[in-house]
Amino acid sequence: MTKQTLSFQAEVAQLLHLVTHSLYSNKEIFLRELVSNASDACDKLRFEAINDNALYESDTELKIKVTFDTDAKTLTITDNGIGMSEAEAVEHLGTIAKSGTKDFMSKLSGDQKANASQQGQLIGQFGVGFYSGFIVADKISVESRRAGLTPAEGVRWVSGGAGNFEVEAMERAERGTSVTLHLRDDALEYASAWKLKSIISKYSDHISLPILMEKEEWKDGELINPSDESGGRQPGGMVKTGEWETVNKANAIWARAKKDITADEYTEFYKQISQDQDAPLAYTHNRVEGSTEYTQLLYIPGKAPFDLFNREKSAGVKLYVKRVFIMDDADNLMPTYLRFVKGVVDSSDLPLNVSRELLQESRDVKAIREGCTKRVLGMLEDLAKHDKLPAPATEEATETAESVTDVQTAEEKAETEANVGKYTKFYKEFGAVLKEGLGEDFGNKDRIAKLLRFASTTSDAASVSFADYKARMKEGQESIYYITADSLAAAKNSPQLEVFKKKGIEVLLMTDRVDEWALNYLYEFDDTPLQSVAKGAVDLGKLQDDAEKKAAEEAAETFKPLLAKLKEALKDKAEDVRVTTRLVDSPACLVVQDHGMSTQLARMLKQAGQAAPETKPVLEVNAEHPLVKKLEGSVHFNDLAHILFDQALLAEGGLPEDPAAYVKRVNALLV
Ligand SMILES: Nc1ncnc2c1ncn2[C@@H]1O[C@H](COP(=O)(O)OP(=O)(O)OP(=O)(O)O)[C@@H](O)[C@H]1O
Repeated sequence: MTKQTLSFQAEVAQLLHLVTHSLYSNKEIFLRELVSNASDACDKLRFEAINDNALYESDTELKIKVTFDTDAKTLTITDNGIGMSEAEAVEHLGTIAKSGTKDFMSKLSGDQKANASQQGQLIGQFGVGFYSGFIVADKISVESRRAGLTPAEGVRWVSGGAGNFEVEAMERAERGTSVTLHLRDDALEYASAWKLKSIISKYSDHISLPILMEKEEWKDGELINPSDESGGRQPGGMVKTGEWETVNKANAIWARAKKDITADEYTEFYKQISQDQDAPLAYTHNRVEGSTEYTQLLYIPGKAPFDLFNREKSAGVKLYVKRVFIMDDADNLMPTYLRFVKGVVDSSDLPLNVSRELLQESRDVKAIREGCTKRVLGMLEDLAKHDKLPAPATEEATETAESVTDVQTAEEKAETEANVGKYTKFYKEFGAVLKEGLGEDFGNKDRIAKLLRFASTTSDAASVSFADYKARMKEGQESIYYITADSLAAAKNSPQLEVFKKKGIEVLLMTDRVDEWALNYLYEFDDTPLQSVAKGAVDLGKLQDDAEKKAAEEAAETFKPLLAKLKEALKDKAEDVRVTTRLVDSPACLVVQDHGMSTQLARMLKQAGQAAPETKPVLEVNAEHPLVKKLEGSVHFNDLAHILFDQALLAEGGLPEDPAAYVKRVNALLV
């Protein structure tokens, strides 16, 4: 086969441009990426060999070798893993196939042109894998042969990292891949055993395969005058001995005892599997014994990935069976609403040849998922509990005999302090996704509900829990009131809140897109019903005094003829028209029937091109408002009625069905 020169896919070229233009302040991560690819390649071989042992040829000891040549200015990472055929080399090293990666690329170059540091962060989240080699190399050559192919079917791939790469067939006796980096002049420091060892132990200790380097030992320089021992020598140096040594711990971190693992090691492992540059917010590491046995090491990241809201995206949990890597992003090990969790599950019970289909049906997997879900929720409860420092004991309390506070050691105190604010941070990043759990995980609905936080009429920050709300409920208040809206401003200024404000009743303000849907699954919290202030007739129950109730009934009675006329005029727009007690300053508002879909959700669905049921809202009018009073006997009754309706729609963020007609009507009244 002759040599072919091919162009990189446009996205790769773009990515390479970013990589080579100094996005990385942390150059050394290239080694982590290449070692990780080598380790993945060995995992893949081990996995494929479960069904075809011949793939091992006669070489069953999987390993990674790191070598360098100071004279040639090269660094080579070699593995005896699955290797690549020529077609695979062209495809895997010349294009970006993963859809997540494409999203990422469009984000980098999309409308919101990220600045350099944001780009750095994005790249950090995503990891540039193989291409990170170009951070330190101005040329990379890859030689590979796929397991199972003949030595004549090897491939050589070479690129200078600009627009093109070359591929040609080559003879390669050994299976697997060698990646040779031709180091840039400013990266020659990586051709040093000491430097490489220190990077490997920092990033790759947990790689369960041995990483081998050639041993070096000190050798004195030659005698300047061979007949005179005391006559001085040439300078000495380290020389390679030809023996190999393992330079990483080669021990899966999750299989080690917790007490032997430092916080730094946990963090490093997280960075490795998540491609996040920052430390995780929290982690949990447990060995679960019982009818299903497994080890879990699960992390909650500190920042949401750019594609958090892609529900199709699999969770970031890797599945191992007895330390053998089975698959990345295994579905079914985590519910979708916890898709942000990263980590590893290592099962002792699943068969090694488990397939994605089998995972769906396995009872062990179901037990693992339930166990992992409980652990993560437990971790979140713990973060929530320690989000704020415990309030100092009040004077009153200190006087009573019961006011005993735990005595904390300095370490415990430091830990408590370190946890402050973590839940708030978590919630800001992942709260909206957690809410999906209300609809998805019926068994844990109550635990999830306790973890939710909202803004309210007393707090703009999403910091109010249902429990906080309940503790502040007014005497006689029977429901937890909430409103859903497109934005905090729209929620806060909604006319539907007027009577609640007047009476000093707190209302939760829900502005996440998912709220309306999620709350369909939560009718009550701790036996107190949840009530949307924009649904059904407002019933303040005991919060309304007798005089108010009487006035409302009387108004409804006197207004009957007017309501009938309004109903007739608006029969195409409104399901019903009634007098309300929920308004104070506004003339009218729209509500939906008790179990109807809110107008806001219907609007959202339509915008997203989805079918929304065509339900008409109920128009509620404020009998005390001058505009409503003016209706009676007005010659413009019909126009006023439509204006009243359209304004109510505008007030909640909607648009009149026929905006031009609305403008025309208003103008007619203005002149
Ligand atoms: N040492 C190797 N042996 C076999 N195949 C490899 C090796 N290195 C890279 N590849 C192939 O090239 C592909 C691209 O590698 P790259 O590191 O860019 O992405 P990735 O490893 O798939 O994803 P990421 O690094 O983002 O997790 C890999 O998916 C793999 O198929």
